[in-house]
Formats: sequence, structure tokens, C-alpha cells
Amino acid sequence: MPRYLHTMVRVRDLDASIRFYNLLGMRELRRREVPDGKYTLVFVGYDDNQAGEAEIELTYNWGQDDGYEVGTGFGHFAVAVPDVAAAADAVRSGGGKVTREAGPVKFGTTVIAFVEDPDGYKIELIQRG
Ligand SMILES: C[C@@H](O)C(=O)SC[C@H](NC(=O)CC[C@H](N)C(=O)O)C(=O)NCC(=O)O
Ligand code: NI
Repeated sequence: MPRYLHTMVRVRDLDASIRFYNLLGMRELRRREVPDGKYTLVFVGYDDNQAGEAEIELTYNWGQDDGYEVGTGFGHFAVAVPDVAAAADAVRSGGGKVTREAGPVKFGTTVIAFVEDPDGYKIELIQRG
């Protein structure tokens, strides 16, 4: 049965990105240095990473520090949290960016919020459980 494994994004500063994803309760699951390709991969996800749980593959191209264009096509990653407002506050107190405060989704009822990682990739927080 095929499984969705990860989404890869290019980042400017691995430590800053990992610190941000730590604010969402994720941690560095594994890292792969590729000297021949001059890049490093860091996979972040949740501690209780069950088989099939999606991960984010942070790719750092050595020396590529001036950023990438996120573009208008990319929307967001989504993370389920028990309390969106509390999760958004945790991001804010940790120095992360909250771009849309907790509240019912437009035209709907599910409580969501949006936060942004250091490279401008958006993460939707969805209230679940
Ligand atoms: C179901 C949940 O995972 C969503 O992402 S719905 C969030 C909603 N999405 C859109 O409006 C998509 C269409 C929009 N024109 C776009 O291109 O992004 C959303 O972002 N709502 C905004 C809000 O503040 O509720
Ligand atoms: Ni969504």
C-alpha cells in the first residue's frame, strides 16, 4: 500500500528552522549530510512518529543563505492540535510568526490558525481532538 512520506522544502538556516518546528512540538528525527552534493537533509516530525506519519524534509544547500521564493502556488502544511489558540501562542512566545489568529475557518466552523516558518512556508494549525 503506497504511503505519503514527506514534503521537502529548501531552507536558509537549519538551526532556525529546527527551532521553529520545535515550537510546534516536532523534533529532528534524522539528519543526512551529503558532501558530494553540498547539502544537508534534516527530517522533522513528531516523537510518536508512527509508520506512515508524514515528515518535513528540510533541505539546506550549503552556502545558499539568501533565501528562496516560496511563490503563490504553495499553500501550507497542516498540523492537528488540541488547542489552536494555545499552539499559536506557543509559536508567538517562541518568536515565531502568527499570520492568522485562531478562529473558525472562513465559511466554515473548524478552528484554524496560520503560522509561518523562518523561510515563509505557512503551516495551518487545525483544532482536532
Ligand atoms: C480544510 C483546511 O485544511 C483548509 O486549508 S481550508 C482554509 C481556507 N482555504 C481557502 O480559503 C482556500 C482558497 C483560497 N482562495 C486560497 O487559495 O487559499 C483558508 O485559507 N481560509 C482563510 C481563513 O482565514 O479562514
Ligand atoms: Ni488546509
